[in-house]
Amino acid sequence: MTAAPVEPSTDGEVALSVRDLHTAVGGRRGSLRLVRGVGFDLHRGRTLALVGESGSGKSVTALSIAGLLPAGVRVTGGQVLLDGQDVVRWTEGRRRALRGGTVGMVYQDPMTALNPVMRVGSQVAEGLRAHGWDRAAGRRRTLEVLDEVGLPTPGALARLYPHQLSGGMRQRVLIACALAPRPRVLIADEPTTALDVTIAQQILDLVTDLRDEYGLAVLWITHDLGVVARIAESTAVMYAGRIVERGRTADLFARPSHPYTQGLLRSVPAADQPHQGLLPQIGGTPVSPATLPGGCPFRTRCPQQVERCADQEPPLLRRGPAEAACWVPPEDWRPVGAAEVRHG
Ligand SMILES: Nc1ncnc2c1ncn2[C@@H]1O[C@H](COP(=O)(O)OP(=O)(O)OP(=O)(O)O)[C@@H](O)[C@H]1O
Repeated sequence: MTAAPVEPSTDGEVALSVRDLHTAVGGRRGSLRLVRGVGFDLHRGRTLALVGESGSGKSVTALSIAGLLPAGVRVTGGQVLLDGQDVVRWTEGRRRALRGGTVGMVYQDPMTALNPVMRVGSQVAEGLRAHGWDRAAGRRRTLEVLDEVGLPTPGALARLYPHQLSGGMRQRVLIACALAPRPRVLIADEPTTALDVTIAQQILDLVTDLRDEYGLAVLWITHDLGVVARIAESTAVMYAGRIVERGRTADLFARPSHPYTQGLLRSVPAADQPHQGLLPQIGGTPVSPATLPGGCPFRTRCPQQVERCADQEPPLLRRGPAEAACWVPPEDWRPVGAAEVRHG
C-alpha cells in the first residue's frame, strides 16, 4: 500500500473533533473519573496546546484519542470523530490497524519509546507494516520519512541502534515513526521535556514545519507556557479532568478568564511578552480523581470563590471569544452548546 501524501492545507478543515469525552479507571467496586467531558476541535495546519498541572488528565485525554489507554482505563462516554467517524466505537483490532495511520503519537522519552535492540529503520518499517504497508513500500517510505524529519544520510542512519544516536536524533526518529503512515493528526505529549533548550527548539521548529507542509493537526501537551506561546494558535487549560478555559492563545495569555489560568499566567508581564518557562506553582494542593470535592474542583485553591462554587460544578461558559468553566465571571456569560465547540 502506498497512501497518497497529505496535501498542504490552510483552510481550517477540522481533522479531529472530540466531544464530551469521559474516561475512567476501575470497575464494579468503584471507578475513578480521569477525564470528565473534554471537548475541542483540531484543525488541519493548526496547533492546539493542552496545558495544566501534573495529574490534570492531559495524557489520559491524549491516550483516549489515540486508542492507547492502558488496561483497566476506558472511554466511558463521548465521541472522538476522525473524518466524521466515531472511533471510540471501533473494535480493538480495527482501531489498532487504522487509527495509528490517522493519529500519530510522540512521547516525552524517546529512549523508552524506542526498542533499544532494534535498528532505527526496522522500527519505522515495522510500524508501517502494522498499518498494512508492504515491505518494499515500507522501506521506501522509511528512508523518505527519516529524511523529512531532518536526519542526515537516512540509508546509513536506518542501520543504527537508538543508543548510537543523540537525544535530539532519537526524538526525530520517534517523530518519523509517528509520521511514517502519514497521519492527519499528531499528538505530542511533552516531546521536548527531556531535551536541552537548543535541541528542544529544533524539535519545535521541525514539528511546526512538518505541520505547515503536510497540513497536520497538532495537539501539543506541555507544562511549558513559553512553548505554548511560540507554537500554538489555541490553548486549552485542564484542571481535574476538565477543560476549564479555552481560547486563542494570544487572547488567553492577555486576558485569562478562569482563576486557575490567571494563577498560571500571573507572571506574564504583557500580552506581547509571554511567560517563558514552566507552569508556575499555584498555592494549595491539586485535587486527584479520588479526592474530587463537590462543586468546582478548583474552589479549594481559588482566591475568588463564591458560595455557588461549593454547590455546583460550573459548565463551560462563553463571552465573546473567551470560554471558561467558572461561576465568578459576570452574568453575561452563556453556556457553550455541544454544537458550538470550536478553536483548535
Ligand atoms: N493507568 C492508570 N490507572 C489509574 N489512574 C491513572 C492511570 N493513568 C493515569 N491515572 C490518573 O489519572 C489522572 C490524570 O493523569 P494524566 O497522566 O492524564 O495527567 P497529566 O495531566 O498528563 O499529568 P503529567 O503532566 O504529569 O503527565 C492522574 O490522577 C493519574 O494518577
